[in-house]
Amino acid sequence: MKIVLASANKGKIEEFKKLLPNIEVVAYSDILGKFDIDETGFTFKENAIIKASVVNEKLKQLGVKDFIVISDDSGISLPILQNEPGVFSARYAGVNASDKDNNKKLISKLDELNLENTPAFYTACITIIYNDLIYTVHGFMYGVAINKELGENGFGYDPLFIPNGFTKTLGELDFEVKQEFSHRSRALNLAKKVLDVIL
Ligand SMILES: O=P(O)(O)OP(=O)(O)OP(=O)(O)OC[C@H]1O[C@@H](n2cnc3c(O)ncnc32)[C@H](O)[C@@H]1O
Ligand SMILES: [Mg+2]
Repeated sequence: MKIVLASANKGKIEEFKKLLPNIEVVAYSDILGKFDIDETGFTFKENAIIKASVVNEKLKQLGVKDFIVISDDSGISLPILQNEPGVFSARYAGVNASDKDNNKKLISKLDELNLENTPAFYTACITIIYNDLIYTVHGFMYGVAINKELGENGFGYDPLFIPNGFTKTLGELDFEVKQEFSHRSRALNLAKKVLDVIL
């Protein structure tokens, strides 16, 4: 049984592989080739279900057997910005924005408000599809977003985010620290319980 990850985000794929060391995890593009999935949902859950459903259907069309599809839709939300960027985190600075572009935009928003830091939280919704049945779980991570990038570790908004209880950003902290409490680890811990029951 393998897990097919309905993600094209290298940072996420790397994290899922580290978080599921005893299971074969492959990115959908390894089996289906590269293609974009339109995330037309307005919630993390809607988008996670869209991503997992598209990959599940294409795997079935290809006649692939014995697989579980897992997707992750995630993002950072700042209450002071009415929870922006939220589900638009990946394209905050535009459709083909890089992590750097997105971080630069978020920093400019804090600068406009003359804020060096402000509360922020990450959401991860993980959807599991197995034998066409859909299961979704959520995980959250709370902290503050700052108006500068610190550190090179992780991906995405990590260099701007200081988790509650820490003084360093996720860009400065090791993944081993992040995996203890990240939105993705928490959601995946719930997803593993679902897998324990359905497999
Ligand atoms: O949809 P897939 O193919 O999974 O890849 P994506 O990068 O588009 O993923 P999302 O649509 O879920 O958007 C997630 C955004 O939130 C950011 N993000 C999510 N989890 C993160 C984490 O653990 N650390 C830093 N940034 C994160 C990430 O950089 C993206 O900009
Ligand atoms: Mg995406």
